[in-house]
Amino acid sequence: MISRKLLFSVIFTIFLASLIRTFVTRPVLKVMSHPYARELEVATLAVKRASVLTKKLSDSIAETSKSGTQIKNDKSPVTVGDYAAQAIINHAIKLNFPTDNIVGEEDSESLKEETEEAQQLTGRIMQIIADVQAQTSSSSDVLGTLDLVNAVYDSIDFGNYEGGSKGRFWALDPIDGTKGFLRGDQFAVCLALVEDGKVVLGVIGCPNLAENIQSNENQSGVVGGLYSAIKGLGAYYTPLFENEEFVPLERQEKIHMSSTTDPAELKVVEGVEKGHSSHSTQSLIKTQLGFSEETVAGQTINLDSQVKYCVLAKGLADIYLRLPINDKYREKIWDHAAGNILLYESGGQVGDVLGTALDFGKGRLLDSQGVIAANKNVFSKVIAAVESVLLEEKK
Ligand SMILES: Nc1ncnc2c1ncn2[C@@H]1O[C@H](COP(=O)(O)OS(=O)(=O)O)[C@@H](OP(=O)(O)O)[C@H]1O
Ligand SMILES: [Mg+2]
Ligand SMILES: [Mg+2]
Ligand SMILES: [Mg+2]
Repeated sequence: MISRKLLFSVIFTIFLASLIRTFVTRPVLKVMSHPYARELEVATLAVKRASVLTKKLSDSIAETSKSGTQIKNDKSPVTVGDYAAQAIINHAIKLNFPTDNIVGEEDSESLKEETEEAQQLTGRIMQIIADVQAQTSSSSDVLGTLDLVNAVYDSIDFGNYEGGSKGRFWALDPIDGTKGFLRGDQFAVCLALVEDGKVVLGVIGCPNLAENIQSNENQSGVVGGLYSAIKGLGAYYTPLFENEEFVPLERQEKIHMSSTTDPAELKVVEGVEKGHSSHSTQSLIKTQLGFSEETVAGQTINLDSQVKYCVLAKGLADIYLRLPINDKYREKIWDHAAGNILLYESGGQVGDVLGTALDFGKGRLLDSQGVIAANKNVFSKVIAAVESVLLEEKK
């Protein structure tokens, strides 16, 4: 028979082990009751920390563009902000969900080169990470901290997952709209969780986005918005910089897409960069939808990055047009994953130029062309207009 003393020591050891597991190896989080509650809290705090970091760089953008920017092989820009934000967010994901994979936009290869430029950029990245960690120290229990150069490189490179249709992974765009960021305009920190090819959670930090947007000229209210969505639970907005803490969904504003169908009332969001979408095709589609020549400019809002999805989800515009400029380009999943769930959960619909839902389980790229999003009442009308304009253009 087992002695009482032995039984007691076994029970005590199990109790002690579970205490250590709860409070030492895992970051401390509040217990919440909805699906993906823990993922939402980690993702939100990580996006907030990255937003504080990128906002600071954006507020002194002349300096960031001069000394903190590289041009990648595909000729697109990447800044110290993109690298630092990816390092911070990936680190938080790996700390809290060690077996999860990440599809992230950036990698550390060019930072590791033995050039003076690479060393200078790495030095700046370490400095801005240290600064933001000090500035948002109350989140460090959950997000951890990064202090060593190699740990930063490794963390950036956790984003090298190839994606796919099985299992769960995160899709991260540390700065979406880097060109907008470098102009001092709109950009977004975008993080999504994908399960078996479907987005189940999205968090978007919009450091420069005003609360109310009527047109390109008329934008007002609190600057800095945090937009979140969880499958089946809806889409939410809360100010991004009001406090450092995580605000539970029940204390955030539930947001909804519009239901407008009248062409005189409809508003379209589209990009700024002429190299990212075909503004001329978009213009023909607006005419096809019944927009008048006199009012079309006032009904079009040009915004960089996934803030476009946020503006739609909040009901401030009705249609997002992103028509491809050539047949070859394939959109990256991190450019649309978080925005996609935000749109569906606010009551909208998203598809490619054919109206087919986007498939996030095909790898790092979408296997489709263009993106069209709209409120459910006009979506099929918009797709019909796209089809007829593209058919006409091919003639
Ligand atoms: N040719 C082409 N077609 C479509 N998209 C492209 C193209 N080239 C680049 N990119 C991606 O565009 C991302 C930024 O999108 P935006 O919505 O900000 O562009 S826009 O200026 O508002 O039109 C941008 O994301 P970031 O690199 O994160 O800024 C790119 O991934
Ligand atoms: Mg992007
Ligand atoms: Mg990016
Ligand atoms: Mg980029």
